[in-house]
Amino acid sequence: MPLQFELCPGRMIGGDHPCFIIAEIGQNHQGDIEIAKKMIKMAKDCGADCAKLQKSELEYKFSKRALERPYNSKHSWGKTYGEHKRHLEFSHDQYRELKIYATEIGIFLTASGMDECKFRSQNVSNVSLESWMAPMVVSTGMQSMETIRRVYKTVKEHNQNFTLLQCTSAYPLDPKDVNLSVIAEYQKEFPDVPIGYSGHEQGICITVAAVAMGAKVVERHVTLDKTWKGNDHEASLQPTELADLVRAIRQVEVAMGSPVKLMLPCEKSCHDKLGKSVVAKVAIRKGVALSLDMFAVKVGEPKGISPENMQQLVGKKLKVDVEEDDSILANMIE
Ligand SMILES: CC(=O)N[C@H](C=O)[C@@H](O)[C@H](O)[C@H](O)COP(=O)(O)O
Ligand SMILES: C=C(OP(=O)(O)O)C(=O)O
Repeated sequence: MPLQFELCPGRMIGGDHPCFIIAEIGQNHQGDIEIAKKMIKMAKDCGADCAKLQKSELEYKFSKRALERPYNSKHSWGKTYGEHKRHLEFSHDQYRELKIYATEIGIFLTASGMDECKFRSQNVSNVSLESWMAPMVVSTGMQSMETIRRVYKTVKEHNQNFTLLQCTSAYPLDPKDVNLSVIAEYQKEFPDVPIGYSGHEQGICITVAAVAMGAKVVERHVTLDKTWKGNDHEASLQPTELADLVRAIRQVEVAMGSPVKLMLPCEKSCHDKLGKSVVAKVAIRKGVALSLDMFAVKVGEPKGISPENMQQLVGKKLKVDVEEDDSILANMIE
């Protein structure tokens, strides 16, 4: 029942392993392999774990009529959706070239689709595709909880090694539709599966928050220029943002720390300077039985008895006279 597994060779995800950060190039390469290479390099330079593309065999993914429908968007690369998608689709040879390039520079490269290890939101409900699955990432945009329960159950029967990503498929995504709370629901419902987040919002803070909630994989679209033509650029991170995201995630991971609450060694100097202790509220003569109304809690010099132990002083007597505001020290008690 792994809550962790090896997603890519030598890279475990889940458990206490660092969040796996996917820089989704998607189709932001504009159909240009040189731009795709620049983006893979950018993902590497910014510290992402993996660069990602989208691979479709268009005739399998779309019906003829869907490919023929007009695509009159400002983001269109052709008159029909088919022309548009063909412009953005790399050939198998180009994929090989990109894979070699990514290996040379030392970053994992993957692609979502029918034939790779990320199952995009669109395909999630088509559970008949699951039987061959290698370790994989399942994104859950455009789906209901009922569908995700079914997907979880079906995939689990064949494959223990998958992660579910909360995702809302809108570009750019309005924060009110992000629903990070679904991450917590997935963690409750699917406790034996690492949960992650695939975000289409602008900026980095929501994705960082997802990591604080325990996301073990995050995916964000990246771009070299947010103003370029294409549906996803506006919802993508430019290089400085991706680098900031990676840095922020790594910092948050360190900061999640330990659930054990205690005063840490690093707090000692602050405690020495500002920690409060018991002082005399009034002058107290030696031999007088102590009562709570004789005490105040202040930053005293020297530091005296801890306020937590004040109650135990009641009824005891001092061996010495103290003046108002003097610290009450353990060695003064009879
Ligand atoms: C659901 C899904 O596949 N979403 C992908 C991943 O997030 C997107 O990158 C789409 O491919 C993109 O938004 C489509 O844009 P157009 O329709 O202009 O090619
Ligand atoms: C559509 C994709 O991702 P998501 O469903 O996570 O947005 C994809 O990876 O191709």
